[in-house]
Parts: sequence; structure tokens; C-alpha cells
Amino acid sequence: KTPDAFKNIHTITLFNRIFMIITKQGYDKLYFSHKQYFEKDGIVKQRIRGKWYCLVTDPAIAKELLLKPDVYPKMSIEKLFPNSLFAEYLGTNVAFSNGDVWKRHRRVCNSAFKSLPLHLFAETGLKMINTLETIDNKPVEIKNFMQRYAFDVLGKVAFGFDFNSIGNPNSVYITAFDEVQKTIFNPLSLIFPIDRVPIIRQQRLKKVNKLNNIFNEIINEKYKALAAGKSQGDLLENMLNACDNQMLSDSELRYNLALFMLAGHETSAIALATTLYLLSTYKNVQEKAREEVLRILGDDLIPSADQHRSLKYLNMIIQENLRLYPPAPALIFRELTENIKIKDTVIPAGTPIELFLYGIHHSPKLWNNPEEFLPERFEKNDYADSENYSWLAFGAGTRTCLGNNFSLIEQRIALCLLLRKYEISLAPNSIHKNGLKIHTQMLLPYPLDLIFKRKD
Ligand code: HEM
Repeated sequence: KTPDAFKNIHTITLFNRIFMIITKQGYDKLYFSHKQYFEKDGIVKQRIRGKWYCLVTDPAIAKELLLKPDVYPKMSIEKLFPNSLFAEYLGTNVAFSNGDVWKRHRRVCNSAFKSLPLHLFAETGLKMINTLETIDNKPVEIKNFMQRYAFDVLGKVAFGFDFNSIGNPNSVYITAFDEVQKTIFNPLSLIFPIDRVPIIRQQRLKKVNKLNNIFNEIINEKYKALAAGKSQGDLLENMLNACDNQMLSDSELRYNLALFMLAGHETSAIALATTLYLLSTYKNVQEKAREEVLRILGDDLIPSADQHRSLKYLNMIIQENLRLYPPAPALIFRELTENIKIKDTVIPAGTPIELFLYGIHHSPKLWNNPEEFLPERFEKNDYADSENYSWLAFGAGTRTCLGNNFSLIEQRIALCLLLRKYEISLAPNSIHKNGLKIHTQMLLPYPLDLIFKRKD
């Protein structure tokens, strides 16, 4: 029986949600097919495994939830996916913990992310552009290519390790990661917890263990390198230095490395793929961005820290892309420890709430012509200016994305290198010629072939 509190809130039926997942419809469809309710009430509900969950697009509620993490803590993975391999793989980490445990993890991670090693980003960027050179003028499936670039950036910058997936698409590392990603991060697993079936669990556990062994090996190699006085300035090294007084155990370190791979790989790759799609479609924007890159960088291939800040137009493009196609279209569930009032409805304590930022980013109440790609709308604002909670691509408040600068550096380096060298176009007869086609909850575009024609 639906409790009174929920009676007036529109329901997305379980059938509807399962149908969307099976037919690979993205979060864009979820918003547009229920837009009238999101716009009228700022909230809809769905019932999963006997419990009501709410999806919220009201920016005032977003502010309330994000500014009071103690009242609205993140729901633990164990509660979200009980006994799942997802929970086992990610353990206790900085993104899913709360309170003092989160503070301890975040302190160590903050010290690692504080000074990002630009030289390691640059190294991987140059490798990426040199590989592209060998496929000059032929269609490149850019989502996969950018996944490999983002994977190698994480390897180098976060772990000081060369995964070499740009050089070798079948590298054992990316294969091990993909296998885990495909099997344990399945959107249907929230509804059907098939991980608990013993035979399936055993098969999947083997894949998780294989990947965990890779992470353990990386940590051990790093200990040895540090003992031998070898330093690269990567994040793992900074974390180990910050852990002198045992703030994180080895397994907690591993859980965080696994989390960085999860949080920072697909997100950045999607952001780059969708930006390149936009540049290939809006040639005037591409030309203006190229002109800025050449003007600010001169003969430098990789932007310096100062040049990163001066790339104003490129930053506007990146920000507008993250508004239109937020790679994390919904935040991790928060669990209400107090009742919360939305319009005239009181949502009772205990209800899981998901901030649906795709809906916030596309709301006509918050944005003029929300479906249009207009980098100029960010002319006067910068990333920090999300005061009205209408732009939340990296979240907000104390739980804001730890890797936001990491990803922005990675994106700017790739875009500078590509814009300088190539004219970027959609491949002829692309399925995306009338708009980007997206699938799954992560806003992944369907295979996206682009042509990179060398500019002389
Ligand atoms: C375009 C790229 C990225 C996007 C759009 C993105 C988005 C987000 C968002 C929306 C959150 C907040 C989640 C919430 O409040 O529920 C978040 C948190 C987080 N992100 Fe990112 N992220 C990106 C890249 C990265 C990278 C590259 C890393 C690491 C290398 C990273 C690591 C994290 C971590 C550790 C948290 C949890 C922080 C905490 O709870 O204290 N992210 N990210």
C-alpha cells in the first residue's frame, strides 16, 4: 500500500524502468518521458524491491541535500546492493562512506589530488596524439579511443603505471577492467541481485580477484620504488606518503584505487567523446576554439598551468558539454535521516533520494533553450559558480568530485592536441547526424565514428 506521503508523487513503474534498461534507453529518455512531472513537482518516485526511491530535480532540494551531508548521508553500497560483488569490489572507500570514516579517507585522498603531476598527463596526451597519427583520415570510434586514453591517464597519473591500452587495445589491464565493469556494474542488478546465485558469484569473483591482484601488484611495486628512492609524483605515491601514520590500510588503499578507476575512467572518456561530437557538429565553435588554442599556446603542444586558466572559450565549451551530457547524470543515493518537505509533500526519513542532475541541467525553468549547445551561456560564470544549483556536473558541497581538476586537465590537454592538429568531422552517414544517440544510464553514446583530417 502506498503511504499517504507518497500518494501525490508521480510513479515511474518498475516495468517502465526495466524496459528502459533492457532496451538500453539512456537517462535522457528517462527525463524526457516524465518531463512534465519533473518540471511540475521536482520529484518522481519508483518502487524497487519493496521500497520507495525518489528521483529529484528541484535545485532547492539539491542544495539542501548537498550542503547537509550529515543529515542526508550517502547510502552505503551494502545497503544499495546487499551482498553484491560491487560492494565487495569497492569495499570502504572515499565515495561511499560517511562521517569520520569519510573524513579519514578524504584527508588522504585530498593530499594526493592537491598537486596534480602535469608532466604525467602530458606524457599520455602525447602518446594518444601519436597513435592517432597512424590512423590519419580514417574513421575513429572515438568513445573507445577516449576510453583507452582515459584509462592510460589514470594508470600514469594515479598509479605511475603504464597500462598501455592506447598502444594495445587488448592490453591485459583494460581487458581485466572491462570484464569486471561489464559483469558487476549492471544497472539491472539493483532490481535483480543475481550476484547472489552461487555459481554466477563464483565465476564473477574470479574476474574481480584478477583485477584486485593487478591493483595489489601496483601497490607493492610502488612500495618498492619508494624504498629505492624512485619518485614519479603520481597520486598513489602521494597517498602512501600521506599514509605514514597508517591512516588507510593496504586494502582501503586498494578500494580507493578501484574507485578512482570506476569514477574517473568512463566519466572523462564520455565527456571527451561528447565534446568531440559537439565540435564536429558545430564547426564555427570548433574554429573559434582552435583559434584560441593556437593563440594561447603558440608553439607549446601541452598547456602550462597558467595556460590552462587562460583557455577561456575552451573551458566554456567543456562546461556546456558537461551541462548537456553530464557523464554522471544522477548522484549516489542519499538516505534521509530526517523528514524533508518537497512542495506540499513530506518525504519520510529513511527514503533513498537520487539527485537527477540530467533533469536539472535540462530544465527550461533553469536554462534558456536548454537543448541548444551554447558555450556563450558560461561567458560570465565559471565552474565554481553553481550557486543556484543548476549546474552540478561534479556535484557540490563537501562531497564534490575529488577528480574534477584531474578530469578538466585531462580534457583540456586532449582537446588542445586534437584541435591544433586536426579538423574534426562526423563520419559520413553517421547515426548521430541528427543528434547524439545515447544509451545506458551513463549517457554513453552509441559507437561514434569521427574523421580527423590533418590540418597543414
Ligand atoms: C568528467 C569527469 C567526471 C565527472 C562528471 C564526475 C562526477 C562526479 C560527481 C557528480 C560526483 C559527486 C557524487 C555524489 O555526490 O553523489 C563525484 C564524486 C567523486 N569523483 Fe568524480 N567525476 C569525474 C571524474 C573523476 C575522476 C577523474 C576521479 C578520480 C580520478 C573522480 C573521483 C571522484 C571521487 C573519489 C568522488 C567522491 C568524492 C567524495 O565523496 O568525497 N571523478 N564525481
